[in-house]
Amino acid sequence: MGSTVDAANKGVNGTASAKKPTVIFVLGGPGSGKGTQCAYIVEHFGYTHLSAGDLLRAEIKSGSENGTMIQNMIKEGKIVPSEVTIKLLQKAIQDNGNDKFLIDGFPRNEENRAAFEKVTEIEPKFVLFFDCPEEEMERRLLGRNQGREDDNIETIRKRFKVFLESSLPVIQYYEAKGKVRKIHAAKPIEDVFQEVKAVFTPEAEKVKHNTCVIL
Ligand SMILES: Nc1ncnc2c1ncn2[C@@H]1O[C@H](COP(=O)(O)OP(=O)(O)O)[C@@H](O)[C@H]1O
Ligand SMILES: Nc1ccn([C@@H]2O[C@H](COP(=O)(O)OP(=O)(O)O)[C@@H](O)[C@H]2O)c(=O)n1
Ligand SMILES: [Mg+2]
Repeated sequence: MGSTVDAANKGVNGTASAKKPTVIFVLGGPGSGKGTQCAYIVEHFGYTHLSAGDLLRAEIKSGSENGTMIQNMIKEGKIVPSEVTIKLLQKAIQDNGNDKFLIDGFPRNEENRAAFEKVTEIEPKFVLFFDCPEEEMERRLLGRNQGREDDNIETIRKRFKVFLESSLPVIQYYEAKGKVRKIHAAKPIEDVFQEVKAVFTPEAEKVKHNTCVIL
């Protein structure tokens, strides 16, 4: 008989014996640079990037029965029920051969967080939090130019409110567990990545590198 853990592993990985994947949650306000930095992390550290927002937008495009509901929620800056988002994340993890994932833009509220933990029994290794002032995030979103229906000032304001009211408490939850790695995100892309790189580089590597420089 399979244990709950086996069942959870089966749910995520497709086989009962497979090991749980390593997961890093990438959080921060809209426009804080999550997607941009994830692309660099993928290149340097071999993670697979899963953006919850991208998966939801792909679901709309695919003509799924949930498409209209998701589209309306995104336009209003609201958070889609976790049942929908977690299914998409689980499928993306299952379909991928990698064993380490950046989950970007999830969990965005307490419901997302608790449901993911319950369904997958996966605890994130740590939470990367991009801390950025609202004025800077607003400027970036208005200049993003990706044709997104939610990058207009009216929806942006709603998204900021949802971030403060629903997403920040999730970050505080992980902060209390000592899992948050805070990044100062209001700097040029390359400077932000320097800070990110330090989080991903093991201490031993840093020492080795410093030693080489001194020699
Ligand atoms: N450090 C930065 N400085 C200036 N612009 C940035 C920076 N990081 C990202 N951007 C730009 O800001 C916009 C939002 O970035 P993105 O990575 O999509 O953020 P998020 O996924 O957090 O919403 C994009 O147009 C991106 O090119
Ligand atoms: N966990 C999530 C992530 C995104 N979303 C929806 O998708 C929208 C866009 O998310 P995103 O992560 O692509 O946005 P950015 O923070 O990257 O600008 C959010 O405003 C929500 O409406 C969601 O409902 N649940
Ligand atoms: Mg994004």
